[in-house]
Amino acid sequence: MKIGIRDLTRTFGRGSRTVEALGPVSLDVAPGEFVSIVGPSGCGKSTLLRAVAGLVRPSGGRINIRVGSPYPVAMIFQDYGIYPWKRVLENVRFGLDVQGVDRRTADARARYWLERMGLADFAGAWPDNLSGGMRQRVSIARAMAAEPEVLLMDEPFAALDAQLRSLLQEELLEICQTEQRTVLFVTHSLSEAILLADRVVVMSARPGRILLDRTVPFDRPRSPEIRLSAEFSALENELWQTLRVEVSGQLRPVPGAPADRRPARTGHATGRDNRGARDGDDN
Ligand SMILES: Nc1ncnc2c1ncn2[C@@H]1O[C@H](COP(=O)(O)OP(=O)(O)OP(=O)(O)O)[C@@H](O)[C@H]1O
Repeated sequence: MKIGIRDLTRTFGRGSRTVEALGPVSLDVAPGEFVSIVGPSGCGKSTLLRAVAGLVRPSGGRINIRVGSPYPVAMIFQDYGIYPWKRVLENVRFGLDVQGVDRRTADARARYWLERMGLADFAGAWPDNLSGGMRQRVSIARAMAAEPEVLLMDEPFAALDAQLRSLLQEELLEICQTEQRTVLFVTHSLSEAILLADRVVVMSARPGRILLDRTVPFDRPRSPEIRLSAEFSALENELWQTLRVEVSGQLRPVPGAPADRRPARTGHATGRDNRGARDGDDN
């Protein structure tokens, strides 16, 4: 196992302000495996990822990461996490500078990843002059340049429009199929989760626990076209049936509201229209 999580819990605050944010969660991730995590808002997905990154201390349980390098983990955030006061190349090189990689090697690796992300011409640009999609590609380049054993991605495409999001999903799919990193990927989009992952985990409402853990039945390398297959829709619907119960629980009916204006609890979840609606909610 690359990552072994056992009975992980995290509580924030004290006394009457205590928030049970997460768990108990147990999850094993094999070397090179890509696991997507979906769950309702506030169920503790970010807390789980941050605990694996060592940014949040668990209240209970254990996390074991089997690594062989001194800088094994990189994290990519929704808000890009790049430094506006550093040019693009310096941003991508940042992790390597921290690792003490010599300048020539660091430059070469950073330029390789900029090239790979289609940003070769922007090495000297300031982040403020880039679009959201380009900034997110800078943050992916920075994480990949550090050659982490474990890559943690927290809703990396949530701030992007639907078309750009699709393109970056496809780029990430290609990268992960050639680079074989162990990845934990948090998203609100079921189609994104399935497209990219070997397994999709569905979490309950807070405190988040694992309700469902499904293997994605598509061989690698896989193409984005799998999104159009019946098997893909079937898995997406299965995951949605579990997730919708958790999400519905967060919607409180407004007292006095006409019944026919309350959110529908049942529905026919078939085909692309449903998926479109759900993904639209994500953005
Ligand atoms: N530092 C903190 N202090 C207090 N409460 C926190 C802290 N971090 C997270 N929480 C609470 O823990 C719960 C889980 O938060 P978390 O951000 O992990 O959820 P999430 O599933 O990632 O949410 P979203 O999908 O909306 O991003 C939330 O109720 C949140 O308010």
